[in-house]
This record gives sequence, C-alpha cells and structure tokens, in this order.
Amino acid sequence: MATHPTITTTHKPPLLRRHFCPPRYPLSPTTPFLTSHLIRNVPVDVYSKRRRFVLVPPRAFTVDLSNHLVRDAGATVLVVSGAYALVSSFDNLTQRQIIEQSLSRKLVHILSGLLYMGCWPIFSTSTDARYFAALVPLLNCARLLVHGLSLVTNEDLIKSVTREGKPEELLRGPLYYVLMLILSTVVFWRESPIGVVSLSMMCGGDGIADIVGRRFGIHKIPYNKQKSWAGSISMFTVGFLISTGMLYYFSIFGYFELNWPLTIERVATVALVATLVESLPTKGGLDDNISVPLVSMLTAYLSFGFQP
Ligand SMILES: Nc1ccn([C@@H]2O[C@H](COP(=O)(O)OP(=O)(O)OP(=O)(O)O)[C@@H](O)[C@H]2O)c(=O)n1
Ligand SMILES: C/C(=C\CO)CCC[C@H](C)CCC[C@H](C)CCCC(C)C
Repeated sequence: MATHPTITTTHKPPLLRRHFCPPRYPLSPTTPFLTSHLIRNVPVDVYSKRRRFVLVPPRAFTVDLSNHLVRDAGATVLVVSGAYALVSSFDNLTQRQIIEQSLSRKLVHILSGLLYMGCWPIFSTSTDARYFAALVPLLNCARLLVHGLSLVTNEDLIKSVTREGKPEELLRGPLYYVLMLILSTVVFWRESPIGVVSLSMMCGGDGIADIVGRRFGIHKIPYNKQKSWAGSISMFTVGFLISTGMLYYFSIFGYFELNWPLTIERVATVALVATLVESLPTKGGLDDNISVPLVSMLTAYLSFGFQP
C-alpha cells in the first residue's frame, strides 16, 4: 500500500506547485517532477506547516511525465516517417521525369524545413520536447553521413537532394541544412521568433531564389554575375512572407505574443540582411545553408532580443 499522504484538497496542481516550488525553482513543464521530488524530501517542519498542501501522489506526476514521453516519441516517429516519405516522393517524381533533379532538390529544401517546423506543435510542452524534435534532423544527418561517405548506397536520397547525383554532395548543402535545423531546434525551438524566422529564410527564401533566379534571372546583380535581381527580390519577398506566416502560425498556438507592426519591421530587416548576404559572391566560401541562417539568427537576435 502507498504510504504517501492522501489527497484531501480540491486545489488544482498549479496552485499546489506555487506552494511547493519556492521561487528559485522555475515553473516549467518539468515542475511536476521537481514538485513530487520536493514533497517527498521536504523537511519535517515545513512539511507539517504545509500539511494541507502535501497532497499530490507522485504516481500522478509519473503518469504526466510518461504521457509527455509517449506523445514526444510518437511525434518523432511521425515526423521521421514524413521526412522519409517526402524524400521518396521527390525521388519518384524525378525518376518519372515529372520534375528535374535540380528542382526536386530545391523543393525538398523548401518543404522539408518548413513542414518540419509546421510539425513542432505536435510535440508536448515538456522541456525535453525540443530534443525529441531535434532527433528528426539528427537521424537525417546520420543518414546523409552514411550515404555521403558511401558506406551505404541509396539512390533515392542522392537523386532527390543532390545536384549532380554524387554521394559526396550530401556532405555539403544538405548536411549543413540539417545541422542548422538541429541548432535552431535546440537553441530556439518554437518559443522564440529568432529560430522561426531564420529557418524560414533558409528554407523558403533561399530556396525560392534558386527556383525563380534560374528561370527568370536575366538581369544579374552588378557585384555577382552568378545571381540575379529576380532571385534576390523573390528571396526577400517570399522569405518575408513565409517568416511572417510562420510567426503567425506559432502565435496562434500561444508560443509567443507579438507586436505586429514592430514584428513586420523586424522581419523585413532580417529578410533584407539575409538576402544581401545570399547575393554576395561566395566562391569557395561559406555555403548559403550556413551563412543565411546564421546571419538571420544574428540579425533577429539584435532586433527581437533573445527569447529562448
Ligand atoms: N539571388 C539569386 C540566387 C540564385 N540564383 C540562381 O540560382 C542558381 C543557384 O544559386 P545558389 O543556390 O546560390 O547556387 P549554389 O550555391 O551553386 O547552389 P546550391 O545552393 O543549390 O548548392 C544560380 O546559379 C542562379 O542562377 C539567382 O539568380 N539569384
Ligand atoms: C536538399 C536539401 C538541402 C540542400 O540545400 C535539404 C535536405 C533535406 C534532408 C535530406 C531531409 C530533411 C528532413 C527534415 C529534417 C524533416 C522533414 C519532416 C517533414 C514532416 C517532411
């Protein structure tokens, strides 16, 4: 039989947490665990003073914790399957010559990161949720390494995400891309506009610059004959629109509240700086999948402030 005190109150858990978590213990989704730990180890005098509040059976918290684990593990499996399905679908479209390999690569570039972010609300509110989410790009990172180093051959992956069909290409753009997804998920997650805007610029903005620039980029940028006005203008416009749309999406879930006139100015600044950096000549220099998200993070950090 359980030896814990019985529940004799109608107070809801948040109230209990307030009583049992002194200010030095942050109220976070892991608080239930800390709370049950504190209750069991609470010194006797404090315990007796607050006897009427020593009410929460640790079992309830264990169930709460395991609910989060089940939900996050399920969400991870779902998103990993989604990533696998996306890459296979584009391989299929390329094989059937419905789209060119270069277009497939850019569509995977645009869609995978944006859909990945779009899935973030599926994860629980636990503080560990971001690490479960980061497992998705991490597994893809391992997949790129294994195939990029030719330890295993997978034509699907190579055909849908490389330009020339060489395995070693997986170790450049696609690898940097998933590394940026991991970085942003772990550092910013869905609670900060910084990560959301930076990934939107990398996926949406940079991806569209290539698609539009290759097709309509007749007028080249004076300082970089490889890039065009059409590519850069579309990067700025689409990057700005996708970033704003993503921020709106996350604000609907209540992850952050934004002052919209100010947010629009800030997103426009980030989009402008990212577009300028993307337009620079980078022969042998930093890949756009590193420079665009990093410079966007820095600009967003300076304009939004850090809200991890
Ligand atoms: N601002 C831009 C960006 C890209 N492009 C077009 O898109 C092509 C690919 O650009 P980019 O992605 O920057 O080139 P790479 O780094 O070589 O390719 P990738 O990022 O796909 O590895 C360019 O050759 C150019 O035709 C453009 O016109 N204007
Ligand atoms: C071609 C790419 C970059 C070159 O600029 C992108 C490579 C993408 C990866 C191989 C796959 C990444 C998958 C995402 C981490 C998860 C997507 C999940 C979603 C539900 C489809």
